[in-house]
Amino acid sequence: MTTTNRRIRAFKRWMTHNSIQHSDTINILTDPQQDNQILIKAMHNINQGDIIATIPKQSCLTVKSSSACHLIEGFCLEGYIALAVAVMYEKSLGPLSPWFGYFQVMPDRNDDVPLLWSVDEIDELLLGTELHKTVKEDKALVYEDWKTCIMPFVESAQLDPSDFGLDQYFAAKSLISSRSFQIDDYYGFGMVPLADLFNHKTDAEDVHFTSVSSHSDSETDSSENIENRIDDHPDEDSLCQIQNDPTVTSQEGDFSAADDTLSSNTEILEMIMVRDVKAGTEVFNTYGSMGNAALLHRYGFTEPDNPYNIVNIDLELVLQWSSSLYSSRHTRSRLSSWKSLHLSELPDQQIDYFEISSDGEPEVELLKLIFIILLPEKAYNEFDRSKVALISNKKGIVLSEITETNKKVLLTESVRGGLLSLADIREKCYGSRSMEDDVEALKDCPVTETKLYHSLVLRISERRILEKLRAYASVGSARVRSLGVCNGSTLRKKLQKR
Ligand SMILES: C[S@@+](CC[C@H](N)C(=O)[O-])C[C@H]1O[C@@H](n2cnc3c(N)ncnc32)[C@H](O)[C@@H]1O
Repeated sequence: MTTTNRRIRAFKRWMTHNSIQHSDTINILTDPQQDNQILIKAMHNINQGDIIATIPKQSCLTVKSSSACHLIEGFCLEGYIALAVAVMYEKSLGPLSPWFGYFQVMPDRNDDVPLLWSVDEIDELLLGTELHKTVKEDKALVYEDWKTCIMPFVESAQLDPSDFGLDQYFAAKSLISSRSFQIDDYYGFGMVPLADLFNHKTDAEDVHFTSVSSHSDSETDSSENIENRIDDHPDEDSLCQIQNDPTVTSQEGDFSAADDTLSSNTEILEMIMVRDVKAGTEVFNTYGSMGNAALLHRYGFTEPDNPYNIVNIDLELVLQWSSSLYSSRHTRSRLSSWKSLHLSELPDQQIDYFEISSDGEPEVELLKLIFIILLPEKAYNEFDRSKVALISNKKGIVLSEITETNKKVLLTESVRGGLLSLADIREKCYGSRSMEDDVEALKDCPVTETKLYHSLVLRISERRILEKLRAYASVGSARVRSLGVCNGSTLRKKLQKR
């Protein structure tokens, strides 16, 4: 028996001891193709609506359930930092920790998460990508947290500093980023045994993770969606649903010994099938609708053909491009006109970058900024006074009336040229290796070379978007010419009709 299989058996014994149950329609297996990563497979056909697992909340490793809770809360640690301390603390207890059996299947760290890559690896593999600067900033912030929060905590609590070193902190952060869930208001974020063994598939999950709670103040049943991660993106899709519905606990699942435990304890998490799955296939969860940069950032992997990919063009880069064509006075005044236009429309939104969607469409604000930068002096002065800009042949448009739906009217010859230049400048951020070099390198790269493999997928997916941006800019030309714009008011009506 391999070490991993032995560890899985130990984990299964630990689950039984902690009343974590799963139906015999699923099993925990390893994937020899993927460096013995763990996955969940259907052993029999499973039907939509089947409850395949139940997990008592107190079996989850959270700040509240950890034996270091009083120390952590007494020192007012919160969020990521608090959970990282709980994880490091329990790990330091070895076999004395109630989660020792769980640690048998939880890796010590997730080396695929870029936070754990060396600076040289980040510079080499992520150059030019959306993650390059972000991950370097993350590393500095995590170090700062360790120095200003963890070290004083360890000293004050008189814990062994060797259990809470910088390396252990980075390791805990990588696990929290790639495996933690939002449980509920009481338990907060935490590590959820068994639920964290399901791999991700974008927009094609088989299972939903549901929390059945008795902490509700309300007499009536209610349900709401909550997050699976503890990061600062609360508006993203959730993995986890809360159902304050005690009747769910009495539903008949496939658990032979489950009934007593389930009826006496409403503090449980459930995994419910949301589609039928055939015997022999992997059962997937979803970690949310994320592009490859976000997936690699938090979880350390990417997906081919991910529909949520994006690439950004920084405002700074647009200003560099403008300064290469015009005086810095020109750039400053055009920027300020664009900002006042933008702020009058969206006063609370500061824009530092512009998103290019997976199909190569730039957001309207980028088109407006390029348009304003490129306005000839006379037209610009007119625009500055009247807020009506002339596109061609003295036909006017009101920039504040241009939205995502009618933005193509801004694709004049010069704006298209601007977009092409920006695509070229953004492309240069990837360094001397061409897109073809990246594609060839990916062909030769085994999936098990995870850092290289996923960074190549990310680079290629971003560069494909830049290719599409170029196509968007070029296709726009015929469209704009054929608009044959008339006078300003007629044009505005046309725009409103779309
Ligand atoms: C919550 S764990 C899932 C269980 C994990 N396979 C294990 O061995 O413990 C999340 C990690 O699994 C891996 N993973 C999940 N979905 C994946 C996918 N679609 N492709 C590649 N790796 C994936 C990544 O390493 C990710 O950080």
